[in-house]
Amino acid sequence: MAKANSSDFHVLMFSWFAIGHMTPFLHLANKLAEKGHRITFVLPRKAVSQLEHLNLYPDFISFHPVTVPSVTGLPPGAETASDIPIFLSHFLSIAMDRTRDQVENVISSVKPNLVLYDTAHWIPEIAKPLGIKTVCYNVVCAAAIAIVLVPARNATRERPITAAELAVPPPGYPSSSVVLRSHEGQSLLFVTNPFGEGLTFYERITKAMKNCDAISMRTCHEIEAKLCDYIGSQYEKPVLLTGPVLPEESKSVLDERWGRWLAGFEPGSVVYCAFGSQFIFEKPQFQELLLGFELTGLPFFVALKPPLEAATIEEALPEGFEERVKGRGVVWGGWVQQPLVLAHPSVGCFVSHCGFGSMWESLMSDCQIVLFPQLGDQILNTRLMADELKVAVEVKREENGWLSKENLREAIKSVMDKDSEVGKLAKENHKKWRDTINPEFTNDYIDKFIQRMHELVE
Ligand SMILES: C[C@@H]1O[C@@H](OC[C@H]2O[C@@H](Oc3cc4c(O)cc(O)cc4[o+]c3-c3ccc(O)c(O)c3)[C@H](O)[C@@H](O)[C@@H]2O)[C@H](O)[C@H](O)[C@H]1O
Ligand SMILES: O=c1ccn([C@@H]2O[C@H](COP(=O)(O)OP(=O)(O)O[C@H]3OC[C@@H](O)[C@H](O)[C@H]3O)[C@@H](O)[C@H]2O)c(=O)[nH]1
Repeated sequence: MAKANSSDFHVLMFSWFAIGHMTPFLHLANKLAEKGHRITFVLPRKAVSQLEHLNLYPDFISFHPVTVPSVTGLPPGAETASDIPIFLSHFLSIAMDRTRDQVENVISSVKPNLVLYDTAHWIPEIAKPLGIKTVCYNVVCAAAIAIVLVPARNATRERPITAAELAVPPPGYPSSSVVLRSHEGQSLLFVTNPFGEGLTFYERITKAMKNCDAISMRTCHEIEAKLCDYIGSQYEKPVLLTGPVLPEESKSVLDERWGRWLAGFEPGSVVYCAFGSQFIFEKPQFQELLLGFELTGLPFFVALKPPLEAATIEEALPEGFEERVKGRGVVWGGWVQQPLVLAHPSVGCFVSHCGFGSMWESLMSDCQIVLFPQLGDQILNTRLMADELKVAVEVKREENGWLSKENLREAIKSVMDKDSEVGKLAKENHKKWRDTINPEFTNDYIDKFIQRMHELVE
């Protein structure tokens, strides 16, 4: 490939079919486009309309839709992880792999300088023969990769990883605080389960990282330096960090309906709760969570998918709940503009699953942060936020891992009560990090990333 400057540098992006992955890829695309790069963003057809509003440079970023084939095990019409319960992700990865011919056609015709991908481990097999460089861009924390998705784990289908093995970090793992607690190994057992035809999740991600020219991550040295170095040494690859890649202030405005409702409360008084684009509660836990909000006595805005056993939010509400919280609590079963909700002056607390996107959004917000992680990587994100940075509190679990309304109330009160020492400390630490991760800081990361991306293709 010839040497390219920004104006003729073309990047093709192809991420895992999940909003929590496509969104950060698109944030990065915007940053590259802002500095003159052209981007072809390959994504499921239905996702085009879901993400279009986040494309800030349509003259530079072209969406190229692929048709997601129907696959036995996937509900008809499912195209992204938001359309399915999490345990069907394996079938979605089969569908993604079956778009390979379509992706190969786009790469051959566009002939980008570089391809950025994550879960589609076969991208280098297409790009290499064409002389195109590849970067495996990971939008989960470095800790989540370092703790299990590294060659040192040497996990195979024939020898599935055990909870006892997961309770101990791999040889050379460089952190003693960002680790799993004894019972939490369970949440990573899935890595040696099938994830696509003929390979496990571990095999897929380690293959994706072994075959690329460089590994990239949406994180920064200030938070995860040692973990990033560890990954680089495990894979013997250069590691390019993009930093947090946060979008500029949105030009869109919050839905009038929510803006008006939130405006009816004191500044910093409302508790907002969301658990990302994938997670679905079981009904008893969903109800317990709502009862926890009721117990706080604070105004709250909950945006969650209806629980597993219910078609609508209304049918899943606890008995008499609607009447009791009338005027101070809203439970909404649809999508909300999360970054705009977090930026609303009335919102003072964010209760979250700590998906990596929500983690960065919460760190950049003014809100107090309460975390109740659900999946493996979210547990490690929570460790970073609550134990390393000390900007958040984690809700205590019952012995069986469940949420209790009392523990949720305690966690929220501990950060929302004006005279709480825990709350004061979290606020102070949070401010320090928010000030550190300023526009200059994020821009420096992008400039450095661009420089190294250009060096890679020279
Ligand atoms: C079959 C089900 O699989 C699981 O769902 C897959 C989800 O994977 C997410 O991506 C990662 C998750 C984790 C994790 O939970 C714990 C870890 O220690 C590491 C990771 O890594 C990744 C990851 C890493 C690198 C990369 O390039 C990636 O593309 C992903 C993904 O965000 C999410 O969308 C998937 O649904 C599931 O947890 C479940 O229990 C299984 O049933
Ligand atoms: O109602 C909503 C919910 C979510 N969102 C947005 O959707 C995105 C969700 O991404 P998150 O990373 O927080 O969470 P998801 O659960 O969707 O992510 C997925 O990929 C990233 C991993 O860290 C998570 O473990 C995985 O579940 C955020 O940018 C959030 O602002 C909304 O805008 N509105």
